[in-house]
Amino acid sequence: MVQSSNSTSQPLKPRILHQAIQDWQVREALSRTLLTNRHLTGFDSAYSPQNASSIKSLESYPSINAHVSRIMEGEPVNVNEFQELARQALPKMYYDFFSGGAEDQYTLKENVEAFRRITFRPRILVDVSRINLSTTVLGYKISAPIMVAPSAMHKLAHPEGPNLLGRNASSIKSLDSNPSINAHVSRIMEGEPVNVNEFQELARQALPKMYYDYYSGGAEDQYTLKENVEAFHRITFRPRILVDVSRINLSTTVLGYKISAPVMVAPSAMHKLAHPEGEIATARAAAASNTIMVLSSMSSCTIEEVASSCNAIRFFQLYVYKNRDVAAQLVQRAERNGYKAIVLTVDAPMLGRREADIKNKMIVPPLKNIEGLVSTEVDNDEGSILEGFAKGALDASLCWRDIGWLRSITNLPILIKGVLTREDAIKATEVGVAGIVVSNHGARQLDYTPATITVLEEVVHAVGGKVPVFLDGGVRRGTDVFKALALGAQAVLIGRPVVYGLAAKGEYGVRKVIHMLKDELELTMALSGCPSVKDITRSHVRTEHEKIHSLL
Ligand SMILES: Cc1cc2nc3c(=O)[nH]c(=O)nc-3n(C[C@H](O)[C@H](O)[C@H](O)COP(=O)(O)O)c2cc1C
Ligand SMILES: CCCCC(=O)C(=O)O
Repeated sequence: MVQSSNSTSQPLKPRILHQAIQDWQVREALSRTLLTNRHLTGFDSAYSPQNASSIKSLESYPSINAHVSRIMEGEPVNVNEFQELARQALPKMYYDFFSGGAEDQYTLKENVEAFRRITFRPRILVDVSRINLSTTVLGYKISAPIMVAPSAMHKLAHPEGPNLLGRNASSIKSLDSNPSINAHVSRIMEGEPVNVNEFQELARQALPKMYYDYYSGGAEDQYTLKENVEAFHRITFRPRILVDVSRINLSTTVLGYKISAPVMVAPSAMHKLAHPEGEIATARAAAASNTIMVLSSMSSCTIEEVASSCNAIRFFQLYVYKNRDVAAQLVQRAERNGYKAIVLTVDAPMLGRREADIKNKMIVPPLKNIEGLVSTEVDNDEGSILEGFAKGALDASLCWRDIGWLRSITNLPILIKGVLTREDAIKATEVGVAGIVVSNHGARQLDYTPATITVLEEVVHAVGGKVPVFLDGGVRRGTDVFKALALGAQAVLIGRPVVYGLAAKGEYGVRKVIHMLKDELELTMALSGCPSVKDITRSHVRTEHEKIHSLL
């Protein structure tokens, strides 16, 4: 047997294998290109395992090869593809200006998506050999029923500006050579939050995980936590036009106290975990914003410290401890120190199951209000120490007849916080409360309670105007405040955004949060045709419920 010494005459098998691998790689690459460009080439069937042998002939076709190897570059095939090209062509500032929508950009997305939900009912066997797109607009014949909408500042998009659309162009040079505009354009927007939601990330960065989790978390699956916010997104506006909105008045009254806007500070516990100045900073921000702060029973600063720190109108939130004398003492201290109402929280006979707190073994920090009155020493190696504390300290036997007890120990008006049903709203008015707060405790107690905004109307109807109804839970936008007012709330309270503002930037952060919501509310009122809060009516919004009804 003659053995070849030729270096190319390797054993047959590896050579074939090598060749096969090479062939396979070529085919793979080619088929990938073909798949990507199938709509361009029309060669869908050029490669398949069955006709793999024909590949060779294809490879030797220079014009096809050139075509195939061209990547789909540059040339858009539909209007949407121009967006990406524009993004690449423009400074971020200009692209953002042209492409962006307002606030959550819900409507921006929805404008497009609503078209996608409309399907066709095409007719067949119609002679369509000649298609005529033309139409007339105010008597002018145009080639198709598509016109160019007015949009501002085309020179930011292209030096010729409106020239492209057939108008006279003046020079772009002036803009290009304006150094201050250029410098401004190239600066990136850093740091400063532009809406309340952006404070959450700042707070997350500022806080130890245990505290951030405590502030941000909800109960169990956190269904209600998400829903509190998302239910607002499902309510849309019915804005009115041509109303004089040159002056907007946001102010309102709560229990006879005039405040600058229908946005109050909800009670939330332990502000010193967020910022060393604790509730004093929060109260000062509320005072500067001319609104009401509800101080939590479980504050880090005392009733007295907060009272003497500023002249905010303050309400006091009450948790009833097992030792009723402690609750009575707290109420009397609040009354003595000029708090104007008691907000009795009734949705926390026990603490909700907050799983992050369980994992973190959430602590009970010093609570100066109840120092020496209620022990915060808790023997709980497993799970949330805070939960253990609540179990030991809070009076789970509190019931309707205790409202009478509370009324007997104070002259202050009593608001009840945590109402979610018409049944309880009616009972509350019967026992003589001065107001109702529709609340699910920011989704921290019973998970799968409905979003508060979805039950507001039910409560408002049951109360029938006898007492004011307030709402908290998921308010993150001026549009949310407007929606709550349209559905019958006198004002809203905000919880987490205040704490996030405090954690991120102290008193200034809380002021900023309130200010942003007020600004957004003002704009919402202007764009809805409501110069004052009393102009906001039920017919300015459309709820899910109505959308469903309109389909029946
Ligand atoms: C960290 C935190 C602590 C809270 N502490 C209290 C409290 O001490 N007393 C009370 O009545 N409600 C408390 N709440 C509930 C709020 O008053 C309010 O109902 C809720 O935060 C509103 O929802 P939002 O956070 O989505 O705005 C707390 C809420 C949070 C987030
Ligand atoms: C024991 C109550 C803790 C404060 C509170 O209400 C909350 O964390 O939601």
